[in-house]
Amino acid sequence: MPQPDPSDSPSTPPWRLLLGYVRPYRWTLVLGAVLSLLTGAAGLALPLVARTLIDDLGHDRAITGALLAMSGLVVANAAIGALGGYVLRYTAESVVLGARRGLVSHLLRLRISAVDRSEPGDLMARITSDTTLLREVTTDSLVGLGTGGLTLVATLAMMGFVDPVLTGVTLGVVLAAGTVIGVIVPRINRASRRAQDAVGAMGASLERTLGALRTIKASGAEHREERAVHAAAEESWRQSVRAAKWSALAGNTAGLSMQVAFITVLAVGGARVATGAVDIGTLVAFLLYVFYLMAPIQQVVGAVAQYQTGSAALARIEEARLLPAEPAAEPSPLPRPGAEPAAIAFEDVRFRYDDDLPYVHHGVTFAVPPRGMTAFVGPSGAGKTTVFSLIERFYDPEQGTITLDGRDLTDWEVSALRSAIGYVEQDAPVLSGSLRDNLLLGNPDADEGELLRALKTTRLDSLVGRLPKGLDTLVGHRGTKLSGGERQRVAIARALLRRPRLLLLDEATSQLDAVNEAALRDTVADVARTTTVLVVAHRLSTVTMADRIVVMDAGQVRAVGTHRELVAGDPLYAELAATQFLAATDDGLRVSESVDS
Ligand SMILES: Nc1ncnc2c1ncn2[C@@H]1O[C@H](COP(=O)(O)OP(=O)(O)OP(=O)(O)O)[C@@H](O)[C@H]1O
Repeated sequence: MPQPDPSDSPSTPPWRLLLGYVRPYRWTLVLGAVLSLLTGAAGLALPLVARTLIDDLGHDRAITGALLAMSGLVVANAAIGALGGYVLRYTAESVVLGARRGLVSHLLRLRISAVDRSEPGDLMARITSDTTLLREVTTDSLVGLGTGGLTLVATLAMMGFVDPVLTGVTLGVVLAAGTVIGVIVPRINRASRRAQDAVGAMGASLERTLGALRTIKASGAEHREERAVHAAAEESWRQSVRAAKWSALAGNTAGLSMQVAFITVLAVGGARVATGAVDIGTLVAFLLYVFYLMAPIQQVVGAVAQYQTGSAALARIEEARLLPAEPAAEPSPLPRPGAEPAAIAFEDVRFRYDDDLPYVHHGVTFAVPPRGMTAFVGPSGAGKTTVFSLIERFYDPEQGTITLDGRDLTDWEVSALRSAIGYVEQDAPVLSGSLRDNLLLGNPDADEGELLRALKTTRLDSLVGRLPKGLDTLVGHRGTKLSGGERQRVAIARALLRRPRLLLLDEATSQLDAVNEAALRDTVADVARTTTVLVVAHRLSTVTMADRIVVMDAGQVRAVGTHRELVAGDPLYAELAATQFLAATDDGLRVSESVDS
């Protein structure tokens, strides 16, 4: 389905954005508009037939023909009106769908730096609530303005043809009302924008609250969170009511102007009938036209008011569409089974998350050969997880180079780079859905054999055996039906199913029980035999079995070596070992707690 042109600048006027969304459906829109116009034309013919009928009555002629014509026009009007309404609604829904698809595709490709600066709840409101407003803006605004405007001009032309003097009187009243409405319209826009922003803020508050409901309950913070969400909902209500007030005022000004026009035409027209300038049939026909003028005028005013709401939503949708995103690319094939493990190297990498934030990496340099396990340790905030974020190209360094297999990461196509890597985040996210969905997330084509092997490697096979529906058991929102250790192993199994040439494992800081820890250690050791494994290590069992340990401190690599070398040769590592995760014993070393933080 065609999408609007994303090269539009933020200053693109809302009407151009709207036309961009409507362009793919222009022909159905034109069809709907033509059908609406035909309805209007059938209505417009009625006064003329009425005049003939009155003339026929006055001259004692049969009125059967005129009556039949009137009935035919009324039926045709209703049928065409219904069809036109359906076509327009169909078009409007298609515009909403097109906008949603375009926005979702864009948001799923957002650069992580853009995600860091956004509120997911607000982005969600832009996809759901703001796009819904495009429906009304397409039918009511675009078509209303087009058909209402044309019907208005045609009605005025017919009125001019019937009596130019009375037409001048009517126009005077309409223009006076138009001036008042022109003052009201910008206020509708401002209130609508604020109402939609408040809906976004409500989404953001809700997302924050529901995403951490356990913590909020445990902190007894329900009331405070409730107040925050209520405040956003009330702000949206206040602004929507304000927009409704101005819209009602605009609509009623238009309605009032028509009644004023009706009375004025009755008075002036009556005088003209009395002087013999026009006959009574002409005055009746003219009054019917004034009556018919009401609908298109209301339609045009409604369209303008609706456009103000729609343009506020369009501006919010456009803001989201202009957030920086990665280029859309076809997914790259995963490494074939037994593919060579990758080598990774950092050379003098400097990086900060934003221009106004301090540097996180101040010239990080290290090299990891293919195969084996490399552990990253260091105090909390040293920049260990950031190493992984840079390898995944969630961010790019400001200076220095990162190479995979000797090739600069910027020379890799992002999807090809990521398909070579398996990444297990520290909090090991598990998505709602079944266990199977979660495992196959990174490789939907994995066959049953691969799946069983990954389950065995991560010691998940016994869990699957215990679950009521095995792999098809639903794991709950964010995997709440699994334990922390199980979630972690699911995340590792998911990463392994991608057959990565490089596995990035950000170890959970939480303590695992001895059985789980041993299971994970064996798993990682197995994997490191055939794959390059980098681990942000928080456990003794991990660092002691690592082939090399990279010690990071304050955004720099201060030492590289094995556990024993570093305990002897690096004071910071020795201190970390002694105080944070290791304690010396007579026969070597034993676990006291997790590595850091
Ligand atoms: N998305 C982000 N935006 C801004 N700053 C960030 C972001 N992520 C991390 N930081 C900051 O960068 C610094 C390094 O973070 P990083 O997560 O790499 O540390 P770490 O060594 O992995 O710490 P830990 O062991 O506690 O996980 C921290 O000071 C952190 O506050």
